[in-house]
Amino acid sequence: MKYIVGIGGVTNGGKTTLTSGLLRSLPNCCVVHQDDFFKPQDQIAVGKDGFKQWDVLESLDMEAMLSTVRAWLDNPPKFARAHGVPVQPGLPDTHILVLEGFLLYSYKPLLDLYSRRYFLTVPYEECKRRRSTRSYEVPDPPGLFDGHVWPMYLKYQREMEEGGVDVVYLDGTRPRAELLHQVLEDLHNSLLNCS
Ligand SMILES: Nc1ncnc2c1ncn2[C@@H]1O[C@H](COP(=O)(O)OP(=O)(O)O)[C@@H](O)[C@H]1O
Ligand SMILES: O=C(O)c1ccc[n+]([C@@H]2O[C@H](COP(=O)([O-])O)[C@@H](O)[C@H]2O)c1
Repeated sequence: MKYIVGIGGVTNGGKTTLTSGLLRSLPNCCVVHQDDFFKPQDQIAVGKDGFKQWDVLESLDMEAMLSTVRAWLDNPPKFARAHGVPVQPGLPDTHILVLEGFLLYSYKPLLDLYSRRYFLTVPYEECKRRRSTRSYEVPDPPGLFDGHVWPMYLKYQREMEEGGVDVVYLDGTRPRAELLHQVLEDLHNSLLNCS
């Protein structure tokens, strides 16, 4: 069986942290990070607000991300080996791909491929605090969080909800180990025991 699991949600919600735990815990588990598909800086539009528009779907090469997912779907063991993931002989028929990213559920061609979609949230103040300690390849200019990042997060989340996308919400302020336990338990109940 092949399962694609989405770890989506707000910037600094704990997606990467949770994904690392899942990779350590699940058999034959590969990952694709949406952040790896940002377009080059000179292709990022500048908005009327003066900010480079990083937090919109158009800033990501989603076709390339979809191709990567298709490569996994075509041959998960080959994909795993190519990415240094050992294929466990005891579980030859279970393969899991975790997609991790802040705009996972806004790209329609991927939407139906998920076996389970998780969505991490943290309140505005905590998100802003975490973001202020983070250094990205392109550093945030002053005012980006309030002027662009948070408004775009709210917009895409509203669209996701209005579109009826089925997600399991996770409280990103819970301790890391509890979140990992919650997701592993949910995956076992919803997918891994039911095949
Ligand atoms: N459950 C948690 N509780 C408190 N801090 C967390 C938690 N998960 C992650 N963090 C911290 O929040 C920041 C962002 O985490 P990260 O996993 O990189 O988020 P994302 O991938 O969603 O941007 C990091 O400093 C990380 O250590
Ligand atoms: O990774 C990069 O090259 C990069 C360049 C510019 C901006 N980002 C930020 O990366 C954020 C999404 O990643 P994350 O891990 O915080 O969910 C998003 O809010 C962007 O503003 C990321």
